Amino acid sequence: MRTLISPSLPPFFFSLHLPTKPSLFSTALRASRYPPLTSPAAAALNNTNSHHRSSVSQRRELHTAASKPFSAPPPPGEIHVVVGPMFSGKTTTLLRRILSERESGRRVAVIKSDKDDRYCAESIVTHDGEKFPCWALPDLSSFKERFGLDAYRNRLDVIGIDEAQFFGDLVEFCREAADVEGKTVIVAGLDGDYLRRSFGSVLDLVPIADTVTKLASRCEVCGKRASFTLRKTEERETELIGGAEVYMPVCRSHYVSGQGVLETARAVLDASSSQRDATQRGLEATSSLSPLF
Ligand SMILES: Nc1ncnc2c1ncn2[C@@H]1O[C@H](COP(=O)(O)OP(=O)(O)O)[C@@H](O)[C@H]1O
Ligand SMILES: Cc1cn([C@H]2C[C@H](O)[C@@H](COP(=O)(O)O)O2)c(=O)[nH]c1=O
Ligand SMILES: [Zn+2]
Repeated sequence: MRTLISPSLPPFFFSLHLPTKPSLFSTALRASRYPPLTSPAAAALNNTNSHHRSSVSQRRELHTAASKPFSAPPPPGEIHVVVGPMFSGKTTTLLRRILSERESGRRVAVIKSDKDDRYCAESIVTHDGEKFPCWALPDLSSFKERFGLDAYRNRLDVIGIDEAQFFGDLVEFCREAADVEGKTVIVAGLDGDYLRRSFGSVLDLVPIADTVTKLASRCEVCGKRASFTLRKTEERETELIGGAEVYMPVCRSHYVSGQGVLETARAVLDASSSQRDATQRGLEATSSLSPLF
């Protein structure tokens, strides 16, 4: 097996041990070590020999292309993702990490979705009642402007995002904040909905995240580790704001048995409501016909 990375070089300047054909990346890297060929001597060289001319201009292009990513590296941002079922401590974990960042002197801001109006519009609130002031927004793209572009660029180090499953522009915002703007982003959200389907774009963050933590709660039925959220009511829409009156954390076996019972109950309710609707339609039709009899 061929080793592709030489351990003696610093991590960013690994050399590729090329088989026969150099890759564009390695050629670009080597070319980037040449000085830019803008001197009169270089121009003269360009005019004298067509072979040189093509390799020189090629080298210049590669120099430009290769030097860009290395000459001004972006400031080091980070993305940390915290997922788990409801009541697993996601907001508590986000709050702890934000407070610890603030204690170490970093400037922080927290955003939550304005869809979640359960407790208080201006704070994130844990199920145990702990609070922290936040921006309640419909989307993440509006944050920079609301916060102030200058303040965002120069006076903000860490961004916390709660209820991340409700933000459609989550991935785009986090990628830019960490890759380009050097922010540390701490994201808390549900990985799965009540049917254990991927929720929003939280899981799309995994490939661009530095760390991913999946928390667990306690099963409300048996007390074992709970990794899933069961919806106790008849509603079927994916997004349904609520707390312990609508949802409960459950272990795998109580998810499977509970979900089976709930689906049957939902189907019975659907059938009886369509029966009710049919009866109602029948009654309406009869009453509209009654003047004829
Ligand atoms: N079934 C439950 N109903 C209400 N509160 C619960 C329940 N299970 C756990 N909790 C509490 O919720 C806390 C976690 O709250 P929070 O951090 O807001 O969770 P998450 O953001 O994951 O929903 C736990 O420490 C626990 O005290
Ligand atoms: C499972 C599930 C949850 N929701 C909603 C319910 C709550 O308003 C939030 C989750 O809050 P938490 O901080 O994780 O306790 O999401 C939903 O809309 N759809 C679902 O399937
Ligand atoms: Zn259980």
